[in-house]
Amino acid sequence: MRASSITDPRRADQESRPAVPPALRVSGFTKTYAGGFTAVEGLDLEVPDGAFFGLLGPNGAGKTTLIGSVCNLVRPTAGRIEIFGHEHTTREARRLVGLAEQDINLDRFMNVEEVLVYHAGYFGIGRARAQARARELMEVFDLSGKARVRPPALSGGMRRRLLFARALMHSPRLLILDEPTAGVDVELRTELWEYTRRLHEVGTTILLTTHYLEEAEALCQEIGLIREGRIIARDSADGLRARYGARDIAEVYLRAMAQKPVAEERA
Ligand SMILES: Nc1ncnc2c1ncn2[C@@H]1O[C@H](COP(=O)(O)OP(=O)(O)OP(=O)(O)O)[C@@H](O)[C@H]1O
Repeated sequence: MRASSITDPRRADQESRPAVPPALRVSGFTKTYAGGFTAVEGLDLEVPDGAFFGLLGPNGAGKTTLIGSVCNLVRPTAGRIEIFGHEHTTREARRLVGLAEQDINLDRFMNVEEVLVYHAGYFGIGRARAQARARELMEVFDLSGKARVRPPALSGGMRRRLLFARALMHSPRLLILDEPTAGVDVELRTELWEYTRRLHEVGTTILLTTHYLEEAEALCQEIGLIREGRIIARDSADGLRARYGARDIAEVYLRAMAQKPVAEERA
């Protein structure tokens, strides 16, 4: 994977705005799904501009619900979500955030290049620019040879790479990766992480969820632990290890998740 398509997404915006708001500010976020199940309740979270933030929690903790709301795919029941100071439903906010979703949801009737170019249309990127960007990203993600191939005829790893490329078509300042390496072989996983690291180095804020704890520890400057729809701790990996008296982040995780349910602790 090459780094040539990486540009600093902050440059243009920052020149005109001296005080940079956080990449993500979530306050009092609650989501109760139809049927009455409350997946997330009163969640507050701030991710600074330029951070590499990991969100760790067990299945069903509410990570995808939160991310879905940040990306305007899930409607919050209550609370406020801002992306670089813009209310999350606005056009400005949506232009600033890119999402590589956990589920591989690719249009089976479009080929690789069409998937990328079509996606760019959501952000008002003209066809010629979109095609150039698509070529660049196909090169980076080793998909150039598959430009005319449709998703069902790609390997699982290629589909993952395509999801990643699609999320980057509009050069978002906040890139959200929801378990981007689930089911990916070690080689591709390492490449994706290297590329993510380089994006971060040039100023992209990264919000990552993963069940690979050691990767979160190696990559993320800060880690938030989410359980039952609430952030129960956030700190650097070192800070969390110290707080939980743990040798590594896996031990932190096990200790944090084994504590009494949040509702009981509050009582
Ligand atoms: N559309 C829905 N309707 C009802 N309940 C839902 C819906 N989507 C998610 N939930 C519930 O909300 C809770 C949180 O789910 P969510 O997908 O946000 O968890 P997660 O932390 O992303 O889990 P995982 O690690 O398994 O991806 C779960 O109990 C789930 O069953």
